[in-house]
Amino acid sequence: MAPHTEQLTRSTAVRLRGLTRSFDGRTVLDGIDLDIPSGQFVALLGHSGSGKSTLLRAVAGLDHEVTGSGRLTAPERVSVVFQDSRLLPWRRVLDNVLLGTDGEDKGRAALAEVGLAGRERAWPNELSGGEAQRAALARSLVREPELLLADEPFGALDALTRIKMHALLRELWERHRPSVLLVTHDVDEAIVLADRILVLEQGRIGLDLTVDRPHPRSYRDPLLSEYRERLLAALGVTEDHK
Ligand SMILES: Nc1ncnc2c1ncn2[C@@H]1O[C@H](COP(=O)(O)OP(=O)(O)OP(=O)(O)O)[C@@H](O)[C@H]1O
Repeated sequence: MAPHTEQLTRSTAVRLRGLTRSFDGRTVLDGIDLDIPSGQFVALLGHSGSGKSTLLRAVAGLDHEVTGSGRLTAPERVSVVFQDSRLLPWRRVLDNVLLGTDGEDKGRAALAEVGLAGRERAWPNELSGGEAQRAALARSLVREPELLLADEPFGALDALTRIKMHALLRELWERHRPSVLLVTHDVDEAIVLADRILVLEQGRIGLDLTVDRPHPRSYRDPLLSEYRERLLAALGVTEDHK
């Protein structure tokens, strides 16, 4: 089904009304209503199979073949980052970043912003996993997206690299202020990065939580543990399973 796309006022980046998606007769998204204001950093949590990627793909307009209904509006300029960098192995890093765009200077600047200055002529297989994700972020940035959709972008990285990438993503957001919808399994990642956290549960938004703490946030901030507990409770994780 082709998403219904129309231009929104500047104050709302994404609007979903009654968004429904089903696979083989099974309803995965069950009439979701959601507004994401322009420039808001939103994380989407939920159990495996709860429909997070289905929701993200719908917003990205990448689900033309699925069964569904509802109204969906999203900005014109949307970039998507996935768990794997999806760099084309036969193109050098700068060419990957520029793919489908022009303006070499912008590409170089984007690579410098993500800490990859000097790696423009490297091949993707010469990059570490973290560097490849940096390049993927540069590729998304160069398009100056109004909305950045990220599906577990750090899920395959080791813990230390992930922490560095969190800082980088937040820094890039501060500078460019796109709206962000970040799909993650990681409650702490959501709490440290996002200003609003949604929990997807049985096809609906089960919890919509505003995280009202300044940035940069420390993983050890005791005030964040209150948010963690509410999120874990919404996810059905009891103390015994933490
Ligand atoms: N193209 C498809 N065809 C059939 N079933 C699908 C398709 N895409 C998703 N599903 C099903 O929809 C459900 C939700 O999948 P989705 O990938 O959105 O979940 P998720 O919350 O992102 O999971 P995970 O955290 O494990 O990535 C799953 O049961 C999945 O098998």
